[in-house]
Amino acid sequence: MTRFDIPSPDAAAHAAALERLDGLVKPVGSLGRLEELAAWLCAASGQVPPPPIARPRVVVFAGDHGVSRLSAYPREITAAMVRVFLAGRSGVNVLAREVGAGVRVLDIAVDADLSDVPDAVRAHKIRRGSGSIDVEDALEPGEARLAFDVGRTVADAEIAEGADLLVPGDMGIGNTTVAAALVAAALGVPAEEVVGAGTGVDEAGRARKVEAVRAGLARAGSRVSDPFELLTALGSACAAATAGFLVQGAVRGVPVLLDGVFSGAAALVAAEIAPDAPRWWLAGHRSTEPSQAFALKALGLAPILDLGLRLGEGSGAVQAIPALRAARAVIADMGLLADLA
Ligand SMILES: O=C(O)c1ccc[n+]([C@@H]2O[C@H](COP(=O)([O-])O)[C@@H](O)[C@H]2O)c1
Ligand SMILES: Cc1cc2nc[nH]c2cc1C
Repeated sequence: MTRFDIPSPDAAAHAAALERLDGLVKPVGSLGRLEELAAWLCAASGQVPPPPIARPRVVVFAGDHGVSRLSAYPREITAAMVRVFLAGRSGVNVLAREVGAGVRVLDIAVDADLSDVPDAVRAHKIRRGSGSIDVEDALEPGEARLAFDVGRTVADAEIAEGADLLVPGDMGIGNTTVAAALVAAALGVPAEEVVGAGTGVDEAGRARKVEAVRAGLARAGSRVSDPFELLTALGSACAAATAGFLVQGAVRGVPVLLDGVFSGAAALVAAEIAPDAPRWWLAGHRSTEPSQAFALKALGLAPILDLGLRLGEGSGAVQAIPALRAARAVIADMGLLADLA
């Protein structure tokens, strides 16, 4: 398997940041998590203070999932939402505008031809939909790698255009079942513990999702120990593309702010592909989906916000951007105890 060369964040900048934070006009440690984030940003940028976050970018990976019948909503919503993203009217569009983040949507595997949308949106399409993971592989051989490389290419393109913070977004009816399956497989956690209500199924609906995840795990067997086989058997084109996006952010030393359950699951698989990549990732928010909590714990990431969100799209992560900016402002602009009269 390809080895990815992931840079180390700057340990000296991190140490200098901690020293500076302790010298600011406040009791030591009193700005809590903001101090940790400030030091993290210093380490990532190699500068104390770190530069402002000037061009955060959300990329929404849109695609259908074979298990969409287990959702509270019909799969046609995925294609319809692509048009909403393009019209700037989705939840993440609105929330991203509030923080000055740009949003790009890509049709990775939407089960519709979308010939009316701009070519650039469809330029990276892998396939229409994915297999229903309880009874068949999500992807054909080779597609997981292809989609992973698409995610890497997209991250590179965003960075070339000046992105200094990458946010993975997801749009795909049924994708919480896939996320749960990936997390269950990667961590060996029982399906019952990772499956949540997704877009809002009742307990009987959740039980059907648990059954689908169990069936998928049984079908995939030992293949799940290889991350690309895992993506092929139990993932989706969007999961693979998201994983590639996350890994390439790390390769390029550009911070990535994870969103909800789908990017959490993709991150878990991405960390198997590139074990040092999580150094460049932060968790934007805590989703209500249980599998995200398992994924973040395994990655050693603590969510910045906990607002009870379960929308996806990158909508939670973008709301953590002001907290990152606050962290930078603190270390950049607060006075020093040493200067007290
Ligand atoms: O990220 C989350 O926390 C989250 C939780 C529940 C649902 N979603 C979104 O809802 C869709 C998947 O939910 P479902 O019920 O269709 O599996 C998909 O488009 C996700 O972006 C997202
Ligand atoms: C309307 C709608 C918008 C979404 N955005 C992300 N997942 C979604 C699911 C639905 C149903």
